[in-house]
Amino acid sequence: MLVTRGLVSGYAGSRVLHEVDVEVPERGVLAVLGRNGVGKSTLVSTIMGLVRPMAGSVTVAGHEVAGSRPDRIARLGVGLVPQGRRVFAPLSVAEHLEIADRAGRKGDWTRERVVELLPRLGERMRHRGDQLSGGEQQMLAIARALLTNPRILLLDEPSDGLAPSVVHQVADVVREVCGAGMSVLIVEQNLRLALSVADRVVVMQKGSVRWDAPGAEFRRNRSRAEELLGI
Ligand SMILES: Nc1ncnc2c1ncn2[C@@H]1O[C@H](COP(=O)(O)OP(=O)(O)OP(=O)(O)O)[C@@H](O)[C@H]1O
Repeated sequence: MLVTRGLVSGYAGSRVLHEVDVEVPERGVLAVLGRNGVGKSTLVSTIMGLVRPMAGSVTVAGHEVAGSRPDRIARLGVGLVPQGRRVFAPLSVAEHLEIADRAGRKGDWTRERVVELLPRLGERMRHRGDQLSGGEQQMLAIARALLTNPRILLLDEPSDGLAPSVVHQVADVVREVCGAGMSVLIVEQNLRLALSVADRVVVMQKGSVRWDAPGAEFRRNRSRAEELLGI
């Protein structure tokens, strides 16, 4: 569904990703793990077209998108839940959803369906972004991405700063959207969340893939996982 091959990327003068190969399974979850600064967010930003790759390929459902603009990549069905949520403080939940609904691809994910999946948002419709808890902001960021009707959802550290009960809800949402036919790439520091949802796991170190394994193999080799992640 989403494949990178030999992806090299970074910022003016510095290479961060070194020939990264990852594959998001169709209707499945790829978890990308790694310590701070290994290049996980750079991978997500490069896939989304926010950072221009220096070499290599990114294909979405067979279309080459490396070097394309983010709007083309979004139109092909890639949705992003960015690190830090990027909720707008003065806008209400309803306004966030309306804007995403107007801008995105049309499809099965309507405002009604999104609120059914994330009922807390229904109770908070008139609240402003800065009146929401971290968990509510995360749900709003997910809702906004779902309203663009992606085939592939990129989630960049969705559990960051959230209470364990909310992390649980994030895992439930990931499972539900996969069950509804979406493919998911999730970047995580939270090993438990990643392991609870992943069909496949990639561990990165210093901008390279150090281990790429099915979720079950990763779960069996917990000590290797912890060693690579420095836990
Ligand atoms: N906009 C930028 N300009 C220049 N360098 C950057 C930029 N964003 C990230 N970097 C650098 O790229 C490297 C990888 O950062 P990245 O954010 O991709 O890592 P990460 O694995 O997502 O880490 P974290 O878990 O802290 O978000 C780091 O050395 C970082 O300082």
